[in-house]
Amino acid sequence: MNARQYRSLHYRNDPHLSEVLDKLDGSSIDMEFIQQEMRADLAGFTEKPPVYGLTTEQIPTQNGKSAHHQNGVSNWVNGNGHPPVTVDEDSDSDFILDTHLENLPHREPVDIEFKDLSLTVNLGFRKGDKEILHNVNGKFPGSQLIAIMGPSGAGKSTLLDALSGFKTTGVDGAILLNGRRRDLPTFRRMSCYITQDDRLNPLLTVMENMTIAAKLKLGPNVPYEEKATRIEGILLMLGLYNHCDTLAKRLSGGQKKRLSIALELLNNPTVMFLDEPTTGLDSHSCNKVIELLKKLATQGRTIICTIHQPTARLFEQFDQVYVLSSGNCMYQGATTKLVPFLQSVDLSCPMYHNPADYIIELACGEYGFDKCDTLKTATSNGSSWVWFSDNAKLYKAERLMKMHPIQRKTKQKSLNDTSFGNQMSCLMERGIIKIKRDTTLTHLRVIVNVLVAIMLGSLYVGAGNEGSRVLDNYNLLFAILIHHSMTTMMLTVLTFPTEMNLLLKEHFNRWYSLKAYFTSLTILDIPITVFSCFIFSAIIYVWTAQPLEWYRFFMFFAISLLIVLVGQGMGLMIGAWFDVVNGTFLAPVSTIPMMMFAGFGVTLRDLPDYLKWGSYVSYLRYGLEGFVGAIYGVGRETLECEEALYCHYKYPHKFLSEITMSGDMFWYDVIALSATAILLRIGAFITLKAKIKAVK
Ligand SMILES: Nc1ncnc2c1ncn2[C@@H]1O[C@H](COP(=O)(O)OP(=O)(O)OP(=O)(O)O)[C@@H](O)[C@H]1O
Repeated sequence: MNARQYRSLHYRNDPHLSEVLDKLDGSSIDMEFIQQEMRADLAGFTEKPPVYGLTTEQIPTQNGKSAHHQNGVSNWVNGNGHPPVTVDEDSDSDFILDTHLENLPHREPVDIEFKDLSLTVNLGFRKGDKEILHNVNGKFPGSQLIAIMGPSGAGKSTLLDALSGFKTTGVDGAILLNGRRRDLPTFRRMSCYITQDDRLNPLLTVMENMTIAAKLKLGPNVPYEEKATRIEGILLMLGLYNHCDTLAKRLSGGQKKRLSIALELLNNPTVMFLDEPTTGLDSHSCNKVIELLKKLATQGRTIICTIHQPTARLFEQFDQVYVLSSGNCMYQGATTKLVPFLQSVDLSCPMYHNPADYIIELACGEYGFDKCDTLKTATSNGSSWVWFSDNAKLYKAERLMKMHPIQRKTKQKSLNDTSFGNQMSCLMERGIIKIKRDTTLTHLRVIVNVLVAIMLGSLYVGAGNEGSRVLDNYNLLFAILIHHSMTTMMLTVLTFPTEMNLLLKEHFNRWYSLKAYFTSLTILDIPITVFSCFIFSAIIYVWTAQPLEWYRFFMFFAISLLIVLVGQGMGLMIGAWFDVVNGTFLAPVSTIPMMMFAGFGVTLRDLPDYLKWGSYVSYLRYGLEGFVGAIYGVGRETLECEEALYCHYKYPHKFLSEITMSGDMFWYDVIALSATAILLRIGAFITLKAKIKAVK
C-alpha cells in the first residue's frame, strides 16, 4: 500500500497526516512508519487543545451593543436605524463563526446528572413491558458539547427523550440539575429540543419563521429593535442571512437544520437537546453544524446531541461522549480520553481506526458481547467519572448550586413565556400567511368546490323547479351532502398529521399553548370555509334552478356550512390521533353508518326499531332533513311540470310524506348539527391533548 492509497482509505480529512503522506506520495512505504505516524497522530488527537471557542473576555455580555463581522459582513451595528447588515452575496452557506454572538448572552452553566435511569415502554395489551434503558448513570457538565453515541437501537434517542423531559412515562431514576432534583416545568423553561426531522413552517420564509418565533417566544415586552437585532445576529451566525426571503420548504437539508437551531436560539436556552443534528447532511455541513454547536456550548450552554458514527474530525469536536449499547453505558468521558480508556481495558483501538468507529463496533458486539460487559463494568454503567477531561475541575454539586442556583418549583402555571393573547395574535398572523400560500388547503379547496358545483350543476340543471325531477333533485341534495362532509374531512385527515408534528415540537418547546393553537386554527378556518361553501352553494343553487327565495337559499347555505364544520371536526379528530394511512381508511369507513341512517336509501319510517337510534346520531340525517326542508318545506308552492305529462311529486307535501320528512324541522336540524360540530371540535381538542400526553 502506498501513501495515497492509505490516505484515501483512512485519514482523508486529516490535514496533519495528509501533510506527512504528501511527502511520501507515490512511494511504497513501510507499515512501521505509518504506525509511528498514526501513534503520533492519535497522541495529538488526544492532546489537542480546543480549536474553537471564545476566551472569557470574548464572551459577549447581555449588555454588549456592538458587533463587527468579517468574512464578507461589515458594518453591522446593533439597534434600529443603523446601517443594515450587508452580506457577501457569493458566500452562500458559510457560517460566520467569528461573530461575537452578542445577541445570545452568556448562560450560567447547568450540569445534568442522572442516576439509575431506566425507561420502560408498554408494548401493548397483554404484551408486557420492555426496558430500554437499564439503570444508566451519567454526568453532562455545563458549557460542553456532548455526543450520545451508539449503534442503532442502543437507546440514544430514548436517553435524549428522558433527559429532555420529552418522555416522562416509564422513566425511573433521578435526574439532577446542578445537583438538585430536576423540576420538569422549570427545566423545560431553560431547555429546548430539536428533533431529527426538521419541523418548520414550509410556507413561511426564513425571516417570517424567525419573526413569528421571536414574537411567540419573546413577547411584546421585548422591544422590536431587540428582536430584530437578535434575529439578525442569529441568522448571520448560522449563515442564513442570505436566505432570509427563501421559503423554508426550499432550503437545503443543512439550511433547514440550521433554521431549526436558529428558531430555538431566539430565547437563548441553557440546555439544548438535538436528535441526530447531522443526519442527512454532507460532511461539510456536518462539520459546520457541529462547529456551531461547539461555539454555542462555549457560551455556557449544555449541548447534548445524539450522533451516528461521526468521522474522526467530527468526533474530536465534541468535549464529551456518552456511548450506549442495548441501553447500557459503554463509555462516558472526554473524547480525548477514549483511546487511553480503551487501552486501560485491554481493548486498544487498532492503529488505523477512528476511535469513534471502534467503540461503536465494540458496542455492536462485533468483537464479542463479553466486550460490552467489560466496558459496562469499566464505566460502572456510567457512574465512573475517571475519564472526564478535567476530573479535578468537576464542580461539586453544592458549589455549583451556590454559584448558579436553579429555581426550585415555580408558582407560574403556564409553561409559555408569553400571554394567551400574544400567542393568538402570532398564530393568527402566521396562519394568514399560510392560508394565502397554501395550495392544498386554500387554493385547491376553492377550486374543488367550484369544479364540483359545475359538475353537479350541469348534471342536474333545472332539477329544482321541475315536478317530474323531484327524485333527481333529492339525489342531488344527498350528493351535495356527501361532497361537503367528505371533501373537508379527507382534506383535514390528509393534511393535519403533518401539522401535528410541528405542533408537537413547538408545543413541547413552549412556543404556545394547545388552547391558543386550537382556537387560532378554528378561527382561521372560518373565512375560507364560508367562502368556498358560499361559492359552491351559489353556483349549484342557481344552476339547478332551486327556488329563488333568499330565505331558502340561506337555509340551504346554513345547512351546507354546518355539514362542512361537522366534516372538519371529524377530520380533526381522526387526523389528530391517526396517521395518514389509517386516517384515510377510517374517515370514509366512519361515514358509512352515517349514510345508512341518513334516511336516504331506507326512509326513517322503514328503519327497524332496534336501529332507530342510529338516525339520531347521524349528522347526515340532519343535513338531509335540513336541505329537504329548505327546498321543499316552509310552504313550498306547487312545482312546475314542463318536462313530463305526469308529475308524481308536483305537490311538495306529497314528496315529503313519502320520504317521511315534515319539512319544518329546519331549526331542530340546525341545533343538532351545531351541537355535533361543537362536540366534535371539543372531541378533537381532547384527542389532541391526549395525543400530546401519549407521546410522552
Ligand atoms: N415505544 C416503544 N415501544 C417499543 N420499543 C421501543 C419504543 N421506543 C423505543 N423502542 C425500542 O427501544 C430501542 C431504542 O430505541 P431508540 O430510538 O432510542 O434507539 P436509537 O439508539 O436512537 O436508534 P437509532 O440510532 O436507530 O435512531 C429500540 O430497539 C426500539 O425499537
